[in-house]
Amino acid sequence: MEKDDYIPLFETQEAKGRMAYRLSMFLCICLVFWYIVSYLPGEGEEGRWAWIGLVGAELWFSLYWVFTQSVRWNRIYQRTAGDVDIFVCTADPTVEPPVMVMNTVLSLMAYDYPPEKLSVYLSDDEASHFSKLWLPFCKKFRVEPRSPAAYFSTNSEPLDPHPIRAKEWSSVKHKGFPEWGLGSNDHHTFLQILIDGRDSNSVDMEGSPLPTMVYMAREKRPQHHHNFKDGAMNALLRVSSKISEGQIILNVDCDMYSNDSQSMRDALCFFMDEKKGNEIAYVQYPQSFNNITKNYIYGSSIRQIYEVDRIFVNFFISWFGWLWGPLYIGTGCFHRRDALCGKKYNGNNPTKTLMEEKKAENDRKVEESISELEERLKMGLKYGCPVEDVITGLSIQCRGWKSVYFSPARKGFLGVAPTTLPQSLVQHKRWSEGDFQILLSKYSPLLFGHGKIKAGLQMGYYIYCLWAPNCLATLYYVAIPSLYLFKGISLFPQISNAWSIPFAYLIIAMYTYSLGEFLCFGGTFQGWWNDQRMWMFKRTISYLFAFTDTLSKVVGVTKSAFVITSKVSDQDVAQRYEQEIMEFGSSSPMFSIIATLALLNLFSLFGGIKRVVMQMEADVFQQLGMQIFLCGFIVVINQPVYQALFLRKDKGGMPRALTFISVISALLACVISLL
Ligand SMILES: O=c1ccn([C@@H]2O[C@H](COP(=O)(O)OP(=O)(O)O[C@H]3O[C@H](CO)[C@@H](O)[C@H](O)[C@H]3O)[C@@H](O)[C@H]2O)c(=O)[nH]1
Ligand SMILES: [Mn+2]
Repeated sequence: MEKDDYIPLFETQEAKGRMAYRLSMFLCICLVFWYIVSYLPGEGEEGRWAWIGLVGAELWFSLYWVFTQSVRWNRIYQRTAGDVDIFVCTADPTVEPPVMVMNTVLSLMAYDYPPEKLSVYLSDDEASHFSKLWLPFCKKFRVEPRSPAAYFSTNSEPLDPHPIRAKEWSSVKHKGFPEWGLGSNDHHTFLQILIDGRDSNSVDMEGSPLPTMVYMAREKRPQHHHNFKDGAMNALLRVSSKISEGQIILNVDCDMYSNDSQSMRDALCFFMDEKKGNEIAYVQYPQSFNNITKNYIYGSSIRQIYEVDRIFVNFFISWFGWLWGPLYIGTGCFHRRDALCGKKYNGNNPTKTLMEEKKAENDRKVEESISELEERLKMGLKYGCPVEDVITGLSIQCRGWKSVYFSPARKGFLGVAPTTLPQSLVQHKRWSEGDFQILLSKYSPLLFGHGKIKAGLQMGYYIYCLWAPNCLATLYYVAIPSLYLFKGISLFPQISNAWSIPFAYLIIAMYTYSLGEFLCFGGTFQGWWNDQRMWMFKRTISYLFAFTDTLSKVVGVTKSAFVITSKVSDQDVAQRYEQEIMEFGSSSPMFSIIATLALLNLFSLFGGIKRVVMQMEADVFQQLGMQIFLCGFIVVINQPVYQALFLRKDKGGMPRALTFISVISALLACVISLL
């Protein structure tokens, strides 16, 4: 299109004040020449040849100086000129405490990036007030990490006993964190520019400009579906397009504070790369957390490569990097606005292809129906899927864009990982449910992605899309061989039979490999073991709930919801989390299934061992040996469940009613299996 549509991502600025210097230099060179030529000793005079040599040298230097000026003549400073919009979504002030949101916002406002080019969009206010204190503080003392809570928790004392610093430190520590106002669920759009970066009065205590900061609460009506985070993001896209229209958008969850003030510049390098930059739609940072214990009990924590809880996502997106196609995982992601808003990748010749695109669009307009048009114009994030991030990333990739996974040594963002078992299971339920919905929708990677993305990438998406259906096979393996053990019927080869070798090999090799990998990346044995337990819980509980909920949604019984992960916990719950003791202290239907499965295996193991001991036939162990091992493994891994059921006295133990129900159900299952 026309030149006016071109918005540069970097700007070129000429260095000023060099002309006078050049002129004076030039003048002096001329004078020197004038002198040496006019005073050149005459024929026969002493030093004539030396003088001539001098002229030669001068000539050379002058020439050389001119050469040096060829590169210096047009000396420019190039610096990033891309306006960047930052979107922070917060939804629930009880599980997402305002002070945490404020932390996140302030850490983002303090990016080492021209403040006039930075706009932060958020859904709650008051933070701007505190920022007037916090920002100059950060800049003055180069505080890292630039989030007040993280800073004050890691630095109980100022780093050096500088008197001014110490004074400001305590002043900021005690003045901050004002109270926060709460909203209702039935209101008009509320939009306020808290800090207008274009206004010359928007400066901090020291007169440095502040980034623009916009607060938005989109319109909400009880009778209208507000589409969760996707709805909020799309509202922010629309609002920001009228205010700052940054060509790059950084999206973070409200708990994901910036841990590195340089991330902005790092990320922009990818978009600005001369050869590859054009085709990159987003740069995804790994999801990292600041509250991980040594042997994190609710997922895994292999530092560097794996990231807690989203172990699979992060591990695989780093591999997806090979395919230029890491997934968008909702937070810590820098987007190209165009790509996020539904634009197709046009190849490396934007002008020409844009014309073609325009023509194609005109043709299309003639053909397509109103509903098709509406569908196409529904830009931004995809609605109606609990993993709006993954489906949006997929559709961006299917429009021809590439993406980058960037995991620098210093973590770019740190957030809050779930600190209780139900939280973790519910989060995984949401993810596996969303991914399964993608599989059943028209965005199914195989069909939708056909011919648009690489086969490897399509397959990669299936890793997540098939999480939910995974529950069936897992449940089968956790329950059936054990019940048959109870019954005394063999399902696997005899121990001495050669056929048992491949079974044994698969299991031993798989676990050895995964343990080796875990330890190599700095994990602990206990951490790995906890991770195995969580995989079993997720596969049998989260995926099961996701699977059944998705199917009931397909037949129209339920609607999927977005259950927000809590970022706070009671003091004693938090303490148990620190001590790595699993939390079962609420009556969740999830727990009754966990407990029933654990007890069922316990009873089966007793039953099996009894058979071996009582019947005294060597044959029984031969027959049932593998089932005994499998059942024994399940029992050992469920050890915290038995403790919670029968031994624990603290509030994190299993509620009595749940214990009762689970014992009855497990006994029933065993009895029924005998029939
Ligand atoms: O109606 C809603 C619900 C959630 N959120 C925000 O969405 C973010 C993510 O919610 P959280 O409960 O923390 O979910 P997680 O499971 O931790 O989030 C991961 O998974 C989500 C998809 O399931 C992605 O949206 C997230 O970006 C990704 O970090 C938070 O900032 C929420 O405030 C909203 O703005 N509106
Ligand atoms: Mn979260």
